[in-house]
Amino acid sequence: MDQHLASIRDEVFRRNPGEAEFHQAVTEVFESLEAVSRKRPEYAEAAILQRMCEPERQIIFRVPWMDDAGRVQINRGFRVEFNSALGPYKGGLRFHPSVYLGIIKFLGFEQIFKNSLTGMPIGGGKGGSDFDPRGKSDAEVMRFCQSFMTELYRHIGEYTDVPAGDIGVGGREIGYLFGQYKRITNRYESGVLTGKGMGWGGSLVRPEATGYGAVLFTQEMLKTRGASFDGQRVVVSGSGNVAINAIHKAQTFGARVVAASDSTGYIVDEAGIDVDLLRQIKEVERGRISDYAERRGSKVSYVAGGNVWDVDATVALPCATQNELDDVAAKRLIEAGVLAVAEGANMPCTTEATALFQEAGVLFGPGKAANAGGVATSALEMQQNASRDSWSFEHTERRLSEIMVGIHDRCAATADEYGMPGNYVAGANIAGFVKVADAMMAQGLI
Ligand SMILES: NC(=O)C1=CN([C@@H]2O[C@H](COP(=O)(O)OP(=O)(O)OC[C@H]3O[C@@H](n4cnc5c(N)ncnc54)[C@H](O)[C@@H]3O)[C@@H](O)[C@H]2O)C=CC1
Ligand SMILES: O=C(O)CCC(=O)C(=O)O
Repeated sequence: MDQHLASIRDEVFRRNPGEAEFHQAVTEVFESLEAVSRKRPEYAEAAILQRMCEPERQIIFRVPWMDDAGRVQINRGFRVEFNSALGPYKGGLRFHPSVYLGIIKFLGFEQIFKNSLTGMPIGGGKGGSDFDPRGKSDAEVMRFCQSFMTELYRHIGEYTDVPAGDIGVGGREIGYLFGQYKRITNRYESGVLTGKGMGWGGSLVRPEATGYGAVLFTQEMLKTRGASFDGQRVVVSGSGNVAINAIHKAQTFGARVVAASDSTGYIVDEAGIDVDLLRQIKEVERGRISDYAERRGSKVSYVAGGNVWDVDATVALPCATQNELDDVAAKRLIEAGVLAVAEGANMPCTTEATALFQEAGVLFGPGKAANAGGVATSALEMQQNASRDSWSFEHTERRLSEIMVGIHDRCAATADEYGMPGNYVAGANIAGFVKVADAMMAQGLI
């Protein structure tokens, strides 16, 4: 990175101390932008990058709620409205004990470029809480969501800010949040949240979209080497929404998905993961991945506390959480002959791991591009809500597929244009950035 970019980055670090994940996300984008700075000096003149790194608005609030034993509990809620140059702020809510401002800011920052890449009219934002839904009853989750929305409602809206799910926030939570929004505002404003249930404004394919999209993106990368998913040995990390749907789609493309994980360990099923059983355990029973091994019997091994990246793969799909795949894991996967890695999760590969994959010539799809199918389908849900319409599964999936092919091609073409062929990281960062930068230039000093 040149001196000008490095000095802006250092200032971002200084202004946002202790936010390691945000620093990492900013650095990864800046590392792609040297060529853009040379080609478009007007961005520096207008301090576009400095403005992009400063959220338009950051909201932090108290979330008091009562547990089933009648004890008062307090959590912290966040919504970071990062950039609205392209449309209303759009991005998920994460409920996980690790959540703090630095995580929400890294996610919100990534979302600006990801949403830009989708080609849909959506800005970037993210939110969440340090609330841990694990082990809580439905009633506790409902009371938490109602309290969270009792503050959040005043900041969001169909034309303002449209939250959705992320880690720890799925259909159940979106239902409770939507119910409380409607109750407080007395408005049936379908477009205020996405990821809604099918009977009340949700879109078919939205639950599957992030995982399906990651596989569709990977398929496009594989095609550039004359390969496909057919016959690949795939390892997926996580076993939540993104992971399960990535497993399903990879299998329909002929891959054998042999491993998946959760925060307690991983399973290896050489016959190929039974995705219906995994879905039942994880989405219906809210159980552990070890339950899968117990039910499948001796053919399946479970490694408690292990690292799923110890399992050989020709295609690796990290779909759990940030910085879960480090340099040691990357070296191991490269030695084992991995052909492609695509980030279903947000920033799951450390900076060092990403560099190793790229140096080794592994096809590498960064999260901003590879997992953009979720938010893109959220934008399709907003379209359906706005037109009081409801599309078929086939139509919506075709739109998703077109969007993912479009993102792949835009990243590849941009990487070529800027002299970095095959570098999807640079292609995604530059293509995402330029569109937002041009909109900001056109909209004056905002
Ligand atoms: N849900 C969506 O539409 C989108 C999600 N993402 C990203 O995908 C990732 C997964 O999100 P979801 O599947 O929605 O969440 P989820 O809550 O459905 O599942 C998260 C999964 O990750 C696992 N996990 C969490 N921490 C872990 C750790 N330290 N080690 C191993 N496994 C761990 C959990 O056990 C769970 O299986 C996140 O990075 C999220 O930001 C990205 C784009 C859209
Ligand atoms: O669908 C959305 O708005 C949220 C998706 C999301 O949080 C993400 O892309 O990381």
